[in-house]
Amino acid sequence: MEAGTMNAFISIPDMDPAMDPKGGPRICRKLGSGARVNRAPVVERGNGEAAAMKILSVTSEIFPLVKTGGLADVTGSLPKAMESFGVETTSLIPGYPKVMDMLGNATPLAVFEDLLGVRASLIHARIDGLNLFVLDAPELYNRPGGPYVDGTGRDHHDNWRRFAALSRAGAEIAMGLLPGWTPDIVHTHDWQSAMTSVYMREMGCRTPVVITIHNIAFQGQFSADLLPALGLPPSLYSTSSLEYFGDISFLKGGLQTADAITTVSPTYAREVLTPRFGMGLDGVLNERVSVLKGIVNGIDLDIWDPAIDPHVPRNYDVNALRRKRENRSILLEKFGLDAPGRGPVVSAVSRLTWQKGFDMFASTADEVIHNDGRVIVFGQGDRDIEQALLATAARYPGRMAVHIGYDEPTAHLIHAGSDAIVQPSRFEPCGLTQLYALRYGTVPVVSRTGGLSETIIDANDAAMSARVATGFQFHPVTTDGLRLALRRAIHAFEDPKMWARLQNQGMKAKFSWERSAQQYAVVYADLLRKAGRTVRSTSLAL
Ligand SMILES: Nc1ncnc2c1ncn2[C@@H]1O[C@H](COP(=O)(O)OP(=O)(O)O[C@H]2O[C@H](CO)[C@@H](O)[C@H](O)[C@H]2O)[C@@H](O)[C@H]1O
Repeated sequence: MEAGTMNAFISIPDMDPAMDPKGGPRICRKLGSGARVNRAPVVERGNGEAAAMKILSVTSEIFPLVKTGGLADVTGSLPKAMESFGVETTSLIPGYPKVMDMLGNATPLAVFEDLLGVRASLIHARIDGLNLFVLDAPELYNRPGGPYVDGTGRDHHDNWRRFAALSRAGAEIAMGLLPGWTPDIVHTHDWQSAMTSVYMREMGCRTPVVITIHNIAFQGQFSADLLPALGLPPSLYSTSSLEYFGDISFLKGGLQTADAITTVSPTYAREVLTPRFGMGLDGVLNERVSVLKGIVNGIDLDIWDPAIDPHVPRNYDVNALRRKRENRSILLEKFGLDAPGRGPVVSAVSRLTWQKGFDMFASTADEVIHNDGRVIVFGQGDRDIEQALLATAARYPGRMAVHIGYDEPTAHLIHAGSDAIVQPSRFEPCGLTQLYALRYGTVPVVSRTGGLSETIIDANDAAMSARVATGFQFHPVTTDGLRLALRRAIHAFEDPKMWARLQNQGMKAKFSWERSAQQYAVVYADLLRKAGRTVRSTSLAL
């Protein structure tokens, strides 16, 4: 590292004893309703001592504390799912105002006098079952706006520093900043924490790192002039490191220095190897294809369950779909729409962006209206797409409502009260909305791309007669393709028996974390084995 760039920490009060599990196999508490009791995978340390596997997850969002999209859902639910495989995760997150408000007067574990030019401290907290290290750096995080943008929707001018500092703090923890708590594996997510492994390697830390690509469209591209301010040597401006079309890319740095790369579905793992989906990073990923793997996201069945969801006015399950219809009326009323007609209520809950394809829905929603259906769009995103959708809605008062906003309870109500959900993404690494829809008996109409293609089974004749269909897919991803898929869904809705079968099959589809969490556990264990650490387990087929 360059002289003067190491951070000095001035105090490390005693760690919370709960953070320092003593060695030996532990019995882990069961998760969810299944009666499973797993033994922890046990990592043999050099001195013959054994301890449960410890993961440091570094992330810019985590549900329920900070969420702008699916990343938070995954980083919030994966740690709980991993517990049932005996893997303990602690997540390092920025101390945004909302997070700091929940902490009260916690004593810092460590204080950085100069973390990329700012003073910061590290606080341990346990909130909503999540183990957290919170990076309290008021200069970086205590400001109005969201995690990435200011009140006017513009990127915070210093996002490079905000997320490099997060990554740098993660690297310090991996290096052994906190006596009594050193991770066996570091897990980073997207560009915001991708620099963790860059800093770790520069500091000589060989702890294995997994990086998960949730969305390769966001890459953390900044001027190469920032390298000194990032505390990194000029030599990292090279094609085999951070250099990216004349700039530097945080995500590229992470992809070059992590030991394993995962994406959130096997299809997307194949897609990112192509120029069309790789968005400039396909070359890097092709070079690293031997460590690339797709693991489909799971969903938190405790949070997304129409039978107990507090945001659903009439709770229901697969055996009481009649009650779902009551939610439909409540939903239409909330959005100021006329009572249901002959056609379906087709909704969208999404970022309204080119990725998500809602420009195409602006010109096809009339298909639903002309068949006496209702349309609800709830989300926010690109101004042009918002305007196009609002203009369409203005032509159909009482039939179509577009609300620009972001609100978790409303998202749940829409899933419960709609007949169908539309997700016409141009690319979709995994997609969670369609999974939530399935669980709520709401039939997804989706493009055939990425995770959408492997989580929804198109209602073609073969799939219907085999009783496995769960939704409607279209390809190629064009306005005509979407219109045709909407037409097919509207037609199916006219046959109540067929529709009920689709709902039934969707509600029974299995998208819990169990299988995917096991795949992550295998990735972790493989890395430890490659690093020469012995992993023993009775819960994993390792
Ligand atoms: N207006 C609104 N109000 C309330 N909630 C809203 C909302 N708009 C969207 N949401 C919520 O945000 C989440 C969106 O998650 P997705 O996975 O569908 O897409 P996203 O592009 O954010 O995630 C990226 O990361 C995830 C996680 O890996 C991948 O599944 C995905 O393909 C990738 O693009 C859902 O929980 C949805 O309910």
